[in-house]
Amino acid sequence: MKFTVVGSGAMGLRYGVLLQEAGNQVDFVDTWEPHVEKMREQGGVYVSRDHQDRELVPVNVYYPEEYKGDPDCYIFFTKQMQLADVLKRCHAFFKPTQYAFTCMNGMGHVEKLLNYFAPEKLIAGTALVATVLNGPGDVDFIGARGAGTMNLANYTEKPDDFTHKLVTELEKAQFNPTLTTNFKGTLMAKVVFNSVVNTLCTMFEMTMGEYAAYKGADDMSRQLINEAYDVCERAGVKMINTRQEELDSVNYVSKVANPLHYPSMYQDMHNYRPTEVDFINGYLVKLGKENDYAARTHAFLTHEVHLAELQKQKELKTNQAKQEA
Ligand SMILES: NC(=O)C1=CN([C@@H]2O[C@H](COP(=O)(O)OP(=O)(O)OC[C@H]3O[C@@H](n4cnc5c(N)ncnc54)[C@H](OP(=O)(O)O)[C@@H]3O)[C@@H](O)[C@H]2O)C=CC1
Ligand SMILES: CC(C)(CO)C(=O)C(=O)O
Repeated sequence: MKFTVVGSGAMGLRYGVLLQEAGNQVDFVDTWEPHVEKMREQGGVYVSRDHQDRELVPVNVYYPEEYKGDPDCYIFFTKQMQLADVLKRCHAFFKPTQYAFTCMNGMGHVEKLLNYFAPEKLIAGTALVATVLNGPGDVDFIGARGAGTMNLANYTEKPDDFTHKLVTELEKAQFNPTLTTNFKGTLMAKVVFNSVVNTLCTMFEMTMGEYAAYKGADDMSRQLINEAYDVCERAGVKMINTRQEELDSVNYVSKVANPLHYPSMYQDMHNYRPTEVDFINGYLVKLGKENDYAARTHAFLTHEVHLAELQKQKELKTNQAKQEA
């Protein structure tokens, strides 16, 4: 199969490199210049697994404006707030026959992708897979090969032949995919997961394992999960997990699968970048408002993360001033 990864950061590289190793033809498109230039200069991307066995993997990488490929399927892995601009820069090479697949966190991407792809060409999912971009051209796949899991669903909720072929390729690449026929319920399960783990680990600068080991963690997780599920129920979303299963998933992924991982929101905060909180906790707040429900804890956390972002900007300016002095 031919894939083109659009947004070739941490997760884009993980999906692209593993699909390439499983025998697919994969191209990479990215807009972050230092990253693209570094990969070109070194002849590929350095890939480590759990900080070890660093090796150079050759990749074909392009800026949107120079890309001429004709893949069967695009894999979108930008941050939520980057997607609209990236789509604008890429749309000249999209064709009506091509599929769009994504496992981005949060909600907001679906509507944007539907501006460029027909509903029957859109497949979205979630990835319980942790990855870190150490810097330009250098990525770290966290967790043993084949340890993560993922879910995916067609926007139409009607899997076609292409969807089954995609699932086969994801299986070969050891992503452990589960195909569902519940689009919103599948995506919202990960929004709920991230609204607990990403947000709290970011606020308290801790790994997932440190959070889950706290004796009050289950109470905190339950409060956020209950509020999120109340929102989803009012919005008519049929969740794929029960509340208890969602809590079990938070604990399993945090305690067993990725205890040493700082979630991607932490990585953004730590590197002075804006976070995806508006598309995670903030999305739950918005969905609640649309359905006459005040998701107060998620609203409070969204504000807290924005306050922390402001503080980080202040810290960045102070550091820059010190360096210049
Ligand atoms: N990482 C993970 O473990 C997981 C992430 N996801 C989701 O996947 C999607 C893509 O995220 P992810 O792959 O993590 O994104 P990345 O961390 O790879 O970041 C994407 C963008 O952030 C900027 N950036 C990244 N690293 C640096 C750096 N070291 N210095 C400066 N700028 C940097 C660049 O954009 P710019 O120059 O414009 O700032 C880059 O294009 C998101 O929706 C995320 O939530 C889902 C599951 C797991
Ligand atoms: C926590 C994790 C890795 C999911 O497993 C994730 O979604 C993230 O880091 O953003």
